[in-house]
Amino acid sequence: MSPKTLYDKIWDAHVAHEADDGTTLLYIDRHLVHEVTSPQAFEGLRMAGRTVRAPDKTIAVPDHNVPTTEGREKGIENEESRIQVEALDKNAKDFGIHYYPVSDVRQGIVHIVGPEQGWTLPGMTVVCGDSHTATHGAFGALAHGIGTSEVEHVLATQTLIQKKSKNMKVEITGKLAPGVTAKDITLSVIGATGTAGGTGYVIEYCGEAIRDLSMEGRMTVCNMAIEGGARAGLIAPDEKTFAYVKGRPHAPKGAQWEAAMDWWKTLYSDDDAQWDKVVTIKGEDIAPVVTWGTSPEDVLPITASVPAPDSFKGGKVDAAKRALDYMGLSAGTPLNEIAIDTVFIGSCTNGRIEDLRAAAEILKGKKIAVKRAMVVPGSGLVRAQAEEEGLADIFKEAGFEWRMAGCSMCLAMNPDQLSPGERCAATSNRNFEGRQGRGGRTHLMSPAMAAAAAVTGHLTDVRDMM
Ligand SMILES: CC(C)[C@H](C(=O)O)[C@@H](O)C(=O)O
Ligand code: SF4
Repeated sequence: MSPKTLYDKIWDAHVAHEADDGTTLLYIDRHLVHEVTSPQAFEGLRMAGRTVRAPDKTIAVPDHNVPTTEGREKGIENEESRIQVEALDKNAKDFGIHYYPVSDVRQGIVHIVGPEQGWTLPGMTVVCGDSHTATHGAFGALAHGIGTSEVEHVLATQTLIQKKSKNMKVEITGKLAPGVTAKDITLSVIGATGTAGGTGYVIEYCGEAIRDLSMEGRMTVCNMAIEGGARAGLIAPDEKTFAYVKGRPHAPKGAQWEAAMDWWKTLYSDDDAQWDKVVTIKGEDIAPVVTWGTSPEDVLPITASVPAPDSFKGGKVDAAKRALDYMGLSAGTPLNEIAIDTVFIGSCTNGRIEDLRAAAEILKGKKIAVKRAMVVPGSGLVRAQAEEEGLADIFKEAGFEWRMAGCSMCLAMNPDQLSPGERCAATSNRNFEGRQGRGGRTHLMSPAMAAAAAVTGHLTDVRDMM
């Protein structure tokens, strides 16, 4: 048998039909659903008089539009948001799918809830009408975003029409230096390859530095595969993966667990597998990084300065000029002198318990020096655990707002928004113009770096605080 990559193996195991031109009907194991990209899909089913083909494999949760303040189960003020969330409430009930409403402690960002509840398992195909579905690739699942018409197709048939991507390997060798995290890896990869570097590929992340990451760190890395242009990100499952999955509410049990493990243990790329593209980065060369511009590829070590647009080539010269203008920055300013107004810790990139621990570690016994700071746990269960561990108290004593779970200020579809010109240190994954509110300015970084900025009031090298 010819050698295969992990992606090849999962793909081959899910092909329901392949046409001569390579167009393939893939079987889908899990369909995650949120309120933004599903209303028309359910409406389509209704109009066609169809049902959801596999309701037991379909999981819905409202996350983008939900307020993160207490008392939110009483209803949403903003009409557009309210309509979307109420539509999901109704659709989940009418079509009999698994549902975690706002009042359920298990509610949270869909990409945090899936793994937490054991819906996401190695070797699966996982889709969601959301680009950051790539997150689930951390389990060795083929996971990617789909559009609303595809959401309807998967609801109706539990299959998806796809063409196979190419195989790309991103290897992070050796050890990470102290203060360097999964977020710094994933941002540095995009810094090196650009936002189009992964276009047409599924990326498998491998190497010692990836193996050394916790499951949470691996989710952070895969989360941003899409920001690097890739269709999906993958990490081969190992003992850490199996330990994380075991005992979760929807993970297999008993004989089913044993059978699953027999398949899961085959989920790695064969030694002589063929790669269409390979990128290798030394773990020890990665520094704590921040973004300076309006694209996730605009990333530099915190020890650097704002770059001069002329230092780029081609179209990037004008893009950098525009970015600096929007960000209100001048070339040559040391990054660690940039003053911050607001700190946002949360999102499907960095809203898990380990992220909150890392931030709290820096904040312990300190006060914030920014105008406002908020922590938005990725799920109600992350929130509860953080309270139990005393992290919530550390945040509150430091001056952070302690919020309920949701996407929140990651994309500002709810009331958590930046005002024009407001500058934010954020642990999320996108720094596009207006992403966190019209005119808002976003600097992406790790939770520890965001906490450091909260304490000093400017972008800060977390290594100076360790
Ligand atoms: C709203 C949704 C479709 C969108 C996505 O696909 O990623 C959002 O989650 C985001 O992060 O921009
Ligand atoms: S947290 Fe942000 S990136 Fe993740 S799904 Fe929500 S809006 Fe998208």
